[in-house]
Amino acid sequence: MQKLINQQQMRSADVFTIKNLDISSIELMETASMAFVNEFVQEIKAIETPVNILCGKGNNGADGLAIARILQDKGYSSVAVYLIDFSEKETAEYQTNLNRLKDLWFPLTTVKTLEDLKNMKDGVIIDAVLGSGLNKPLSGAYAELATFINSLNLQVIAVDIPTGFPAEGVIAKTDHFIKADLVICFQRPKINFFFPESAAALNRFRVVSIGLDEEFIEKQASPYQLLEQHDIKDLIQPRKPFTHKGTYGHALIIAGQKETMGAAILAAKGCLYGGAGLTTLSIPESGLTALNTTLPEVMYLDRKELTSTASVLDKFKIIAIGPGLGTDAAIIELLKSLLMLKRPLIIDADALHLLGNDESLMKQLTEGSVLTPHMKEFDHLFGAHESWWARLETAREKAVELKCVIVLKNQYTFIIDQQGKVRINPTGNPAMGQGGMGDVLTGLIASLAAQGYKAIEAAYAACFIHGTSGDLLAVTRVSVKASAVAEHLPEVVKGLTR
Ligand SMILES: NC(=O)C1=CN([C@@H]2O[C@H](COP(=O)(O)OP(=O)(O)OC[C@H]3O[C@@H](n4cnc5c(N)ncnc54)[C@H](O)[C@@H]3O)[C@@H](O)[C@H]2O)[C@@H](O)CC1
Ligand SMILES: Nc1ncnc2c1ncn2[C@@H]1O[C@H](COP(=O)(O)OP(=O)(O)O)[C@@H](O)[C@H]1O
Repeated sequence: MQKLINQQQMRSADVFTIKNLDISSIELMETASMAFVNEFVQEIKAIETPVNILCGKGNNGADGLAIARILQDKGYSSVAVYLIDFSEKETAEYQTNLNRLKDLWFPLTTVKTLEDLKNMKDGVIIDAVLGSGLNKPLSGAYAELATFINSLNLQVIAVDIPTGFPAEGVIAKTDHFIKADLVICFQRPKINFFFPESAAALNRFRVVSIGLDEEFIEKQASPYQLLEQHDIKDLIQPRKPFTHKGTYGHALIIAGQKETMGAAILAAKGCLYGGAGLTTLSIPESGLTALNTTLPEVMYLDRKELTSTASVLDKFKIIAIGPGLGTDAAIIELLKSLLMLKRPLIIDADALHLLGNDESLMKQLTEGSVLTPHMKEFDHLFGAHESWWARLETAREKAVELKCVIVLKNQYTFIIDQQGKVRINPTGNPAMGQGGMGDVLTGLIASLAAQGYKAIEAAYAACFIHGTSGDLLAVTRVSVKASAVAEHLPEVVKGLTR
């Protein structure tokens, strides 16, 4: 896992690295600019492409000046630099890099008004106007510059962060940004890149190492960690000789009603293909033929059995409830009786809806339960939120208060543990935006929990594996269906097993 740190911590990492490696700030900047260019040349391969570099007077602009020099050195034949001269203050690094360019007789245009940009050639724009030093939203000339650049519809590649975009904290709907197609970002992604609001400021980002001290970064106090493939490889245990279905646990999934029997079957499919030793599905009897036809390996448990005697449920290592379940009175009673068992549950979809309707039910959750809301379900549970930043803050508080794992689903799913620590899942893609996808995820979490993984491990590993399955399928498809994601799970898990 990679620790994600805020910009203040990033500046401390800067200072620490400079001292520790006994280098100067300008040398670190040269490394950063070189790292940017190495990535840039992968993106813009034609060296005759006109490259317009917009530089502010802080260190982001100083990077832009170094990048201009390095690009010219690499043979880019049409590099032009625009010095955005909207404020007095400039950094020493900016001055140094500007002098280095002047020594090369580089073509420089000072921009006092937008008029000064009229000779800019069509091509690519490198945005080095303002970086992570942003301390307030863009206004005045900067906001006008952003509107103007966005209106050109040219490809924009931002240095470290799009101008105007806050690295952390609430992204206001009124904020102005220079919209980047690509951000080439230094050392760590900004926390705000993982929120849906970031789509207004960037399409994609890539992270390049600039040689900051990794040990120092990893020691910083931060609740945010980005999951990496090796975390899952370290976690997933290979199957050992002489193990059998009993070794891999028995999961019960309570799901489905007449109109949404498919949700139940998809959840069972996620569980089965996720490798649980045994999967039992409790659905209305009307779904039995469909179940036996589609998933003959999965067993059936009559709904009435669930509330007959508590011991009926003893054999199940984990119980998941919710996909396509419905919310009628009988279901409310069923949920109440399960909560009274005082055992951890995996709670999704309609079962989440019922918890949101009745706070007293939420209070009965047992420690170690897993809640898997998407945004709407989350806001129904915990109240409406104006921003994803605020939503994630609430999720952290609630996970601690309820002693539960919260899986807040989106393109980047946030998995929050009982201490309020956030793991961010980088896998998955928009091709997965189809009904039933969350049902498969719930089944997979249940599957991993049945196999003996802790609630938090089951939750984050399931998100990573589920997204990876979708990613592999999306290589050749514009959309992927939930059942395909489920069917692909054994292959993905095999690939993630050492
Ligand atoms: N460790 C790192 O991340 C490194 C970062 N470097 C670069 O340094 C950048 C940060 O440099 P700085 O701290 O100089 O910050 P900026 O280059 O973002 O500029 C900050 C200046 O802009 C002003 N400002 C802030 N918000 C404004 C607004 N809304 N309107 C008008 N003016 C505003 C500030 O008062 C300050 O004078 C990074 O983004 C990156 O490009 C690299 O050069 C070296 C290593
Ligand atoms: N753009 C996307 N990128 C990554 N994952 C996605 C994307 N769209 C959907 N998903 C994943 O698909 C699942 C959707 O869950 P959910 O909204 O509960 O679906 P449903 O209720 O239809 O089963 C989540 O795990 C989510 O992370």
